Amino acid sequence: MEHIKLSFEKSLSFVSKEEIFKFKEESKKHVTALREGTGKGNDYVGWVDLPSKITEEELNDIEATALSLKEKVEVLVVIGIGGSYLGAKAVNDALAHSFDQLNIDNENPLVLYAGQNISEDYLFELMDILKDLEFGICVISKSGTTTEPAIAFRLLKELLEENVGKEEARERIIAITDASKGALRTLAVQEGYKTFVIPDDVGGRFSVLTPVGLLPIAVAGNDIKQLVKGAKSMQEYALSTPFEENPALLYAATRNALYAKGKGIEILANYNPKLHNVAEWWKQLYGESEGKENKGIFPASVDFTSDLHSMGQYIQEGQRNIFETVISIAKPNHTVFIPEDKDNLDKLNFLAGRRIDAVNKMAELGTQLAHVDGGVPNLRIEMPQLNEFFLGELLYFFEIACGVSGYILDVNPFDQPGVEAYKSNMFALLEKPGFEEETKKIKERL
Ligand SMILES: O=P(O)(O)OC[C@H]1O[C@H](O)[C@H](O)[C@@H](O)[C@@H]1O
Repeated sequence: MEHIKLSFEKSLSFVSKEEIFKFKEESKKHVTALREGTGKGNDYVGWVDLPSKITEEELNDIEATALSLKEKVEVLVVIGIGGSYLGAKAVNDALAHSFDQLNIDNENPLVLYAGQNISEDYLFELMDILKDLEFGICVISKSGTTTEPAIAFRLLKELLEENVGKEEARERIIAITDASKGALRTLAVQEGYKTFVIPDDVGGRFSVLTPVGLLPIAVAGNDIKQLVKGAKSMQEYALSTPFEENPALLYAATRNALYAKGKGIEILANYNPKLHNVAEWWKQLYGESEGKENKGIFPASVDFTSDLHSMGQYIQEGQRNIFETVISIAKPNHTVFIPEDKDNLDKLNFLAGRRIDAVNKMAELGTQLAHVDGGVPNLRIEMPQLNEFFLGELLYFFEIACGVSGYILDVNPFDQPGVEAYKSNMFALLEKPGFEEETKKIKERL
């Protein structure tokens, strides 16, 4: 069975193999704690065996709902923020045609996103285009109380009801939320929406393989069974392979060994812009899981070669507190050859007849060597191909490595207490009822 692969050799001039392998026993212990639910944040480790727990019936139900939406709508707006949209966007963008916004493949609804910001212009322009389209809404919130999606849902629900009437709107709205708690659950019951449950023991940023990710991914026309199959394959592999060959454990160990050497920033780099939002998903996963108690690696990301012409300078010669993890796709899904040019003014005829990917791969290798020479340790994750199966592997790989890495750091990787600070300030400033004391205090600071 082919899997995604990790190589850390280009970090070995910065950390020794012994420094990485010293995490061997500890990581095995952490995997056991994750599997048995005996570590920090153990109420939220339901994602560990999720791929093998999802049943065929659950997947069929999601696919059937996706199909019925597809028959009715040209656009599905996914309303959610953080873990309630990043996974779906990561997978959908990785698998979509690069110019999907032109709706080239109109067999499937175009999936758009809202509730991930509070921009008035964004919402205005979204409603402006939706008013003339057949659209549906998939509203996602684990807590059911998050402000950004709640505001977007108010607006789009009203627009949809105006467009097609309350009865039809009911058929086009799907709610994905907690089994019993939260305002969204209450509303869904009241209005009679079709709902899916986010399991109690799966936190938002680990929820891509629940209906949170799977429904929007299926609506976009992607094969969720293959995605889950890939995740399951990595679940089996990562939970049973010895440390020495285990990509997830070696990734967790290497990044912690580098962190101990003062490398406090990890840049996730790709050479295919389709992976841009995989990096956004990864940033939430690692940033919220590890950035606490004044600890944690700061997750950053770049799209190469584009960003070699902007951030490349810093990575090559800026502060030496960074390391880089490159995601490389072995085999592109399409073939394009570089043409011969009779004038050869750009002097590129030496490349004529070669594939674009051959150039991209040499850009990757050349960059990696240059960055290592410049003092930036490199890790490399190789995906055999960009498809549902290997994306499923990649998602699970990052999740399990994140759990282990968070435990190595000795934090609770499954909470996010720091996220509340901005929310309570915002409510105090907006004079939300119940926040009178906070409002008074914050106004004194202005
Ligand atoms: O799904 P929700 O409860 O609406 O939460 C959406 C997101 O916002 C929160 O503030 C957290 O920081 C995220 O971890 C979460 O994914």
